[in-house]
Amino acid sequence: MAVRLHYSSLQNTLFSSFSPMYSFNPSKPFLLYPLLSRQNLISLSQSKDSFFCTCTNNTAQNLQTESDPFVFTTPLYYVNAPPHMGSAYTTVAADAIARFQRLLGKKVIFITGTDEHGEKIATAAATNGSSPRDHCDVVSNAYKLLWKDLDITYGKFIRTTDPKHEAIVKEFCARVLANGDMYRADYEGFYCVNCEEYKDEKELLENKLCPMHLKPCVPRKEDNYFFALSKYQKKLEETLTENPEFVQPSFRPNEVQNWIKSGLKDFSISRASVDWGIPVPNDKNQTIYETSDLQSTVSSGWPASLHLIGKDILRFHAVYWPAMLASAGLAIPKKVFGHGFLTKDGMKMGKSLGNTLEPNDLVCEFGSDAVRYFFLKEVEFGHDGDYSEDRFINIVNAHLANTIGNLLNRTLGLLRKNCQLTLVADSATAAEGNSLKDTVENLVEKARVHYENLSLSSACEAVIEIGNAGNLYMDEQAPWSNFKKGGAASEAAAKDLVIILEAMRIIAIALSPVTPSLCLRIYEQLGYSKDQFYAATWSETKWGGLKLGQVMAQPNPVFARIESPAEGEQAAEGALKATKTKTKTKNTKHQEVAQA
Ligand SMILES: Nc1ncnc2c1ncn2[C@@H]1O[C@H](COP(=O)(O)OP(=O)(O)OP(=O)(O)O)[C@@H](O)[C@H]1O
Repeated sequence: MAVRLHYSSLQNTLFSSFSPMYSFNPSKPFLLYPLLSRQNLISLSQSKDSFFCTCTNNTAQNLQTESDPFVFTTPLYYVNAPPHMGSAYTTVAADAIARFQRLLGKKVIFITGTDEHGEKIATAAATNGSSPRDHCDVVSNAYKLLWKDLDITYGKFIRTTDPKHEAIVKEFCARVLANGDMYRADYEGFYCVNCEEYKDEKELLENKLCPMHLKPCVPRKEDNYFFALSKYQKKLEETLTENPEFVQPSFRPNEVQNWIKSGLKDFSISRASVDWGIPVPNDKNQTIYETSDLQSTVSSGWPASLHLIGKDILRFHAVYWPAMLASAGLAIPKKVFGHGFLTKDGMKMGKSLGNTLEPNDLVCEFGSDAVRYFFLKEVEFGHDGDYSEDRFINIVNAHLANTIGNLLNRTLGLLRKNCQLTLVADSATAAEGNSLKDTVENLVEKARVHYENLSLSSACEAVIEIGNAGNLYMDEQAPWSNFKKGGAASEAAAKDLVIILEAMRIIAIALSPVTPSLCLRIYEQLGYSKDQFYAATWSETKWGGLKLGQVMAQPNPVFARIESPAEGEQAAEGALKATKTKTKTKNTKHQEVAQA
């Protein structure tokens, strides 16, 4: 007998655990709710510092310490449609965080992936005329390709159809079941296929529209499995009170407390009558067919340091998930950060609504650094943000092309002209008593604190301030004119170039979490190799890296200015005018010649 399972292998667990007690009708598939497939069960292990832990076999070596890896996850994105800029936004932010943690010398386990089961995915596959399996392969691959183009350095890419993932979910469920927190009952309510969720009628808009997707929710009655969330009401309240850092940014814990205080209801974790699922043979031996069980995945580290998600799934991650972890005897993650939405006309951009911004086009047109920088700098992390092409071009040109790229190019141009591209002093010596050094040191420390706090926009701002300070210094010192004076003035000018290039070196490390390719190019301009760039650590943002005699590369612009459509039109108009004028002149001359 094959039972169709839905959304990874929660179902697996239920089937193998429940089949002796319940008789399943294979013609009426019984599928589980996708909640767990949105998590990253791959990295679970037990930990003693759990608020909830009900296990008795925790050991001291399971305690997380500062030297533990930084384990963190993005959502597993639904493959109902290819990725859009919203999905890219979370992943780009996650990558910046991963890169920063690596700069600190941490081992990072960065987990992302795709959620491949569910009604909306089956429907999407049917609409495209593909089998669900083929559809999932194609869309999941589109995510991987986009992550490559966006310089995303994930460590694990989970597909919820992967048997390893299924095995872990299965074991997880067995624990929840053994703890008496799963039961079977009828459920009746309004269902949003796009959320894959039963909705509280109070949340719905007129005509029973889902407030997120603006699509009608349909009445459904099903025989489902439930998770006993209500049992965890008090513990969840306590956790949030005792652990104010758990939900972030700082204005979100209130939202979560309010959900909890309004009374937690048990929720259904299974679905009937969904065709796209995983067949599970009615064989208890299947429970041991994978080696990747919960205990053996300890090496990946648990609890996770961070779940980075959009605020749309905050309730799952900050309420449902911790309760289920508690039920399974596992520690809760250290932090859940629910960022805001990229919006279009005030509505969340989303696959279901179809109002998305195409990240592949943006990357093709402007490059990955520009895309990464704009969204991380311009959307304050945690808040919503709108996209406008004009703003995109203005910001990227002002910060990356002018403040950083132009300063580097001008400085290297002067160094080539006056010092054969060779540094005349150690940057530490050159900057003795110089206030720019103090400014840069203060700003880079600010950037570090902002990165630590996931204030990515402020981190970018602090680094750009270093560039602004460098530009100001260049303008005030005017080395081009001091070189002309010769003697001591010329020597001072040569030292000024060392000082500005040292500031550039620090920018190249400090902005590398956000714009890695650009920063590599800066590093190479400063005469370093690719390997040296990849080996750099945050400690090297300390002033004093550039040394006497170091030879810089031939100046080559590191970031090409983007021409705005308005500029393009103006330029085209200008060119047209010039042609007309020339033509006119020519014609006039012809006439003159003719008259002569
Ligand atoms: N507009 C958006 N702004 C920011 N993040 C987004 C946006 N849309 C999706 N995300 C990211 O993707 C996650 C949701 O993944 P999902 O696969 O459900 O994407 P979706 O486009 O919202 O799908 P759907 O429209 O079908 O609900 C969010 O939690 C968030 O991390």
